[in-house]
Amino acid sequence: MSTLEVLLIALVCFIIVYALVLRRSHKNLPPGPRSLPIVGNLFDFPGSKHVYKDFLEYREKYGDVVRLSFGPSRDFILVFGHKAIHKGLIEQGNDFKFRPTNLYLINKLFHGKGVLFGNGEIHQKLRKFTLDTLKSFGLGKKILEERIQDEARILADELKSYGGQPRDIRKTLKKAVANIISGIVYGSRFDYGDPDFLLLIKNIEAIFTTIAGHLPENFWPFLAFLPSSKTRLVLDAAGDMAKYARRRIKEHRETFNPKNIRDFVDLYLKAEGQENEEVVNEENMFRDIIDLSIAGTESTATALAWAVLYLMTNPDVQDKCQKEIIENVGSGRAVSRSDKEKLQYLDATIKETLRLASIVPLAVPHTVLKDTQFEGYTIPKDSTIIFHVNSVLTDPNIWKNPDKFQPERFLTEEGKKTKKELFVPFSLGLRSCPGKPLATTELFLFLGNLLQRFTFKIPPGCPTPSVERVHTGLTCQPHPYQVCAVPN
Ligand code: HEM
Repeated sequence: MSTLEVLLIALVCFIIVYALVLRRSHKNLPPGPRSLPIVGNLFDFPGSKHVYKDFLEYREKYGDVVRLSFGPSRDFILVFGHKAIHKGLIEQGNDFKFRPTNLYLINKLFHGKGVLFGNGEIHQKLRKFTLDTLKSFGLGKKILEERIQDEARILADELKSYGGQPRDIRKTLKKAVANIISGIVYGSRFDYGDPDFLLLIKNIEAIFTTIAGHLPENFWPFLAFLPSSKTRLVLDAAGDMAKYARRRIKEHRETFNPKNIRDFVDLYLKAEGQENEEVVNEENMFRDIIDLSIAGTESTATALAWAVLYLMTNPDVQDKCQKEIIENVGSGRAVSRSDKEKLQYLDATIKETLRLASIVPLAVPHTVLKDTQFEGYTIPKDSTIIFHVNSVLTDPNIWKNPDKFQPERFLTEEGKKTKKELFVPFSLGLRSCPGKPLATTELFLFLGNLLQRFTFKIPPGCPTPSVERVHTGLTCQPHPYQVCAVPN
């Protein structure tokens, strides 16, 4: 026998033994496509721009709970539909409330800490501390409303300077949203041309539109070193963001005055030494700032970009929103939060945008810390679990004509709000989005104030822009589009 033959036989034996010895002993795993020894379902993972859609095909074949694997011991579970998602995140919320710490790329970025990827008691306390701090410096306060109204004015002036000419305004919208988070966290806004600001936005975009639980690099670290991997780009972006955050924290320490609390960082500094040291410390403050900047900018800015696209492609909806604003607010003062009860159609338009665009189509990965019984199956300990939020938002059994943009679906004949429990763009349960009140307030005030001053139109002579969703990283983005913001 030649050496090559011996090697080949040894390799085949190794694969068989490896597959048999290390094969999961679990019975009753959720169904899914057949997996190969060692590589698991690596080649079944969609590499397309519609990963969330490709996952839906597995639902059709295998049901509401599907298992794929990335080799032995790396189970990847998809959960679809309102019933199963509600069961996992609410009824069994305590089992599924954890984030995985065994995903290579995500771990390199978040280190299993902070509000986004932390776990356990410290995470619970940190999340509560973050929510309380956000409340004291923003949510529900006049100061936040005024900040958003001011930013909406600056944004409107910027749009006006485009003279109604066709422009891709998505970056401009992002700057306005990024300034709100910056105001809450650091107490100051940036000029739209500030190089530090442009770099910050570029870095946030690089991270948010790349990372995802389903990236093969998370399971096969060697893939991160291939030239085609975006790992280097993301890690460099995170490094830049870290440097910037550390600099701002240092500046705050040097100018800190406990009698003049300016922002989120100051509140943290004030709590140091007074609150539980495990929760309030420099490292957690740093991670919190990074998490809020990443999670709070790209998602809301993307929602705003979708809203403009849907309004320009549905002029009748835009017209109804504007009539409602003129009748109830007029043009002499800014739209404020207290107008929300009267501006029901605008509110429904925002909800419909969040539903149809499905900004974050797959929740941030969850995990279970022990083998867990769920919907008749065993979910193995340490699985990566993806709750497919989009499967609820576009379910034809819940929403008639789910692919149509119809704000009316959120209004009954009496104009009352409906379908509350089935509307899940911010996910559900103990890890649901803590930024929901901030995001919805921003969307309402930015859109209300922009529609008061502008009509968004398709540039003359141009075809109707595509409303196809491009799934990149954590978000569904629209294709780049040009719009004319024509002053009213
Ligand atoms: C339209 C805007 C937004 C959408 C659609 C959105 C959606 C989501 C979704 C689907 C999750 C995953 C929940 C899960 O894993 O079950 C999430 C988590 C999170 N979001 Fe948002 N979000 C938005 C805005 C914001 C804002 C403005 C902030 C910050 C101020 C924020 C901060 C976070 C954080 C910190 C988490 C992780 C929470 C945890 O793990 O405990 N988000 N978001």
